Amino acid sequence: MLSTLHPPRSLTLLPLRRFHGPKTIVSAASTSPATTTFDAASVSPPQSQILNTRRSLLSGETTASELAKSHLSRIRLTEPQLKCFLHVSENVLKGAQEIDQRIARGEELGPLAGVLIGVKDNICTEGMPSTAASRILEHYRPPFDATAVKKIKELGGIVVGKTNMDEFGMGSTTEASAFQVTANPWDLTRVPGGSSGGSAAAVAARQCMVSLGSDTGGSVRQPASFCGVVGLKPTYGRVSRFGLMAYASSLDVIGCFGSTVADAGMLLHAISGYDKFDSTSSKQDVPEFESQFLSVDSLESKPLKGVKVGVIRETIEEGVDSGVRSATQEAASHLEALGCVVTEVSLPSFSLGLPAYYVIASSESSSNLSRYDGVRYGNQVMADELNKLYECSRGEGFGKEVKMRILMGTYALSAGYYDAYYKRAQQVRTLIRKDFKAALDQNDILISPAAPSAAYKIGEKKDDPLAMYAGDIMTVNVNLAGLPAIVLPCGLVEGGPSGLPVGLQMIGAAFDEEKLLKVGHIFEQTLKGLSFVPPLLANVA
Ligand SMILES: NC(=O)C[C@H](N)C(=O)O
Repeated sequence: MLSTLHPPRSLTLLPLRRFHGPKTIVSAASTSPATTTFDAASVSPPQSQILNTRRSLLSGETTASELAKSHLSRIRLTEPQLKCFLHVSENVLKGAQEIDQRIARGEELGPLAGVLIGVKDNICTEGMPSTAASRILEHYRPPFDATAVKKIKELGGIVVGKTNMDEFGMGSTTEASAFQVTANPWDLTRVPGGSSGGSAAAVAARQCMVSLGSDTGGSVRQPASFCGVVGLKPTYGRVSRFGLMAYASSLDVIGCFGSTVADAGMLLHAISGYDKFDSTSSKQDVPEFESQFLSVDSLESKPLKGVKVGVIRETIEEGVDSGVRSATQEAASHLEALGCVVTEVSLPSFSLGLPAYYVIASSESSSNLSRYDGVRYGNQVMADELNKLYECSRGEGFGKEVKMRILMGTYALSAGYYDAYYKRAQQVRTLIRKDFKAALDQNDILISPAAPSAAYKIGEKKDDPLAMYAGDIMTVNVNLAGLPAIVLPCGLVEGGPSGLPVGLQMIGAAFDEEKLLKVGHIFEQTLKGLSFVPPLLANVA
């Protein structure tokens, strides 16, 4: 019965790197996670799904309709366990048929023609539910597309559906969704990370080729790390926020997920650029990233010769799981083998970033979320008096975590406490910016783990918000400084049926995504012997 739903074997979406299971355990200390290595010969470098789609559509090897059908089949097969999507579009096949008709007529194709894209549910999609995983927006269907979505559609991309998330982006596990809990494709008992957990898990499970997420304090990078995919957070201002539901406007950015660096980079290229509807979007040129994604032959040619890499000392000290630390150190050695000059750098204000982030993000959210009052936006709960109407609409519409952040933010902004909390946090933000500037004046890129641990169990930190917030330590500073960063899988630690992925974070100077993509691509293509296809797919494909 199930076999009738299998995607046809000839299609390019089949996992390009098959999981062969651990071959040797390098260090199997009883309590700490062990780094797992694989037989280098058995795994070839990952291939870009966007480039493969383009190639196979143009050569006639497959059609957009076939690709769409096989992805929809995979969604049908894996969704009951994973729950990545809050809504799957009814128009996927129609969109694919239109691409096929264009091909038949010999028309030119956009660079994303036939590419199947998941969109986080806090990004507006015309006529399609866009709830930010909140009850208060349960019935909202925006009358417009976010600029990023509009651009994707103009270039031929097909929106597969809306992905699950922590309500309004507030959380690190996707458990704070008002509707469902998404599972990690590497181990169904674990969280996929958050807040863009649905977008990351959907790419990891190959339910879609690439996806959009949003990153306020790590919401693209940490789930990318937990799910073993690539997550790219652009420079603040690189991508228009028009149509992204605001959480903390000075930190929010739309980011990209892919199973390769090339896919994340090409999706970023598609959505970048100035937009008159977002006055904070930048007029900086968007370089042509695609030329960075050539095939890389060998380590011997030292393709990254002379690139200066700073390992952020504070991110590999105590408090970081030993398996994560050793994966990061091994990644640094790999960069060295590629020709990079690797040294340690210190960001003295690093540890102040986490409290500053939570003060600033909560403060901005308390203001941004005031629009959901049941009158201007959001489900209305009728009452005989206006204040009661606000109270009931917000009281019933928002979940616990959102209410907590609004309370914290309102408190930090209130007259008697503003100087002690909000102003202080902004001063810390300046220190963090200065630290990064000094470190990036000396280095081309900085590296750190993407998170202090691999994916943890569903429910493990749900009732301990401080423990959950602490997990954002590696990512929040980058948002406070507005810098670009990419996370890509660099190793596996023990856990789950076949190991759990660990992500490496690379941070660059403002608007220098190009360098991150170049280094990231070469790193990924030469990281021999590791497969980042989750075991779940072995039963599906
Ligand atoms: N939105 C984010 O980037 C996630 C972060 N953990 C937060 O809750 O704020």
